[in-house]
Amino acid sequence: MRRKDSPGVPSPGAGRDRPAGLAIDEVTVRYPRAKRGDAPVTAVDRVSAQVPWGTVLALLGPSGCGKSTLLRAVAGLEPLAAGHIYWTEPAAASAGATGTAGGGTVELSRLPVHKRGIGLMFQDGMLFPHRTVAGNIGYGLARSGRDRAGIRRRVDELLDVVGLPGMADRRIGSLSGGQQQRVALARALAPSPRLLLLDEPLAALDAALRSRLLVDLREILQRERATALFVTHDQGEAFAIADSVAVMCSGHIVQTGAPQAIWTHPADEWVARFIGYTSVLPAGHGVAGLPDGPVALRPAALSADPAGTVTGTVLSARPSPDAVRATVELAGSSGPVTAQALSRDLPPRGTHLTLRVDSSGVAALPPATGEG
Ligand SMILES: Nc1ncnc2c1ncn2[C@@H]1O[C@H](COP(=O)(O)OP(=O)(O)OP(=O)(O)O)[C@@H](O)[C@H]1O
Repeated sequence: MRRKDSPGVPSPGAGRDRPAGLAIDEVTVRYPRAKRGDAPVTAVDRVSAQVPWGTVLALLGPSGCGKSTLLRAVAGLEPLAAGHIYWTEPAAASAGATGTAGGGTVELSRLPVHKRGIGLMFQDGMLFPHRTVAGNIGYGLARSGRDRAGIRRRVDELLDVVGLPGMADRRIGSLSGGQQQRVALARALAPSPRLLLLDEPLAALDAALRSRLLVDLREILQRERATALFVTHDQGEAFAIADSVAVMCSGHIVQTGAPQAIWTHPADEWVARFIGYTSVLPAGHGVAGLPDGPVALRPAALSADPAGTVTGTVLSARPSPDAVRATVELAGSSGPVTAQALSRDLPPRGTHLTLRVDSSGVAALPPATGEG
């Protein structure tokens, strides 16, 4: 059974002093039944989370877990069945310093979409194809009270920020996918929103471009001191971009923490496997060199090495981009594990391997894991 609460995430009560930033408080979102006889879908179930001012929280989870629904609810695009969403301004005096002290609080969930002060960026950019780059970025500024020259100055400033200087007059159709996403980011940042909501903004790009843009995006968000909610199903993206990560499963947040803390201490076997651990051994596994209780292992936790202390028998082997990966039955352990061979040759089934333990690929799991 998955837990229904959000460990480590305090639930702010109404009227309390809150730290500056976003507070999602016990939010539930339901979709009506698609046809008679169907049950309504509870896409987000009593979720609480906080995004401190000036930080990025990644909502990480598999397809259908409810992360886009939660983001849309914060934007005001889905009504709440229960719960509240608050925004607390940093206190003016300390805003330039740390941004952690709370100023005035507004209940975002009582405001219409256009009054929430939110910038949105989606996977496909949703740019206006018939407008220029400047026309797209300046679109949301028309109501800001700036004159034409002021709008153009802000557009040029943002083009510098997103690494597209001098491209104001280009047509959208003449830009690459990565450039279009930079324009979409500039458009979302243009009105200086209090909160940025990014829904898989890099998902449509190829892997090489995605990793380049990811680094740029992280730098831009830090430089702009943006407070942002970043939705992704990709653990590499979440860990690279976010100050903290909330792992979602079936409408619930099942673990929240700094990327490193989630990486080294996944809350349970499901989280461990979702973030890239490939094997789990239960308590009593008896493998020398590993902690006694249940453990999660990355392939790099066990590498073929004649000087190693663990032995096993190869069941199958496959090449991977980093190394040959072998499924190995370890002597005395219950269940096969994925290990990595350091040579490029595929070891045949039945090969006896000696393996070395690399503790940086090992995470101890809570005691109940793997029992029953
Ligand atoms: N408009 C809708 N009507 C009914 N059910 C919906 C609607 N939108 C989403 N759902 C359901 O709500 C659940 C959560 O969907 P959501 O899109 O939030 O998930 P997600 O984690 O963002 O997935 P993905 O990564 O695939 O976008 C799913 O079961 C989905 O089928």
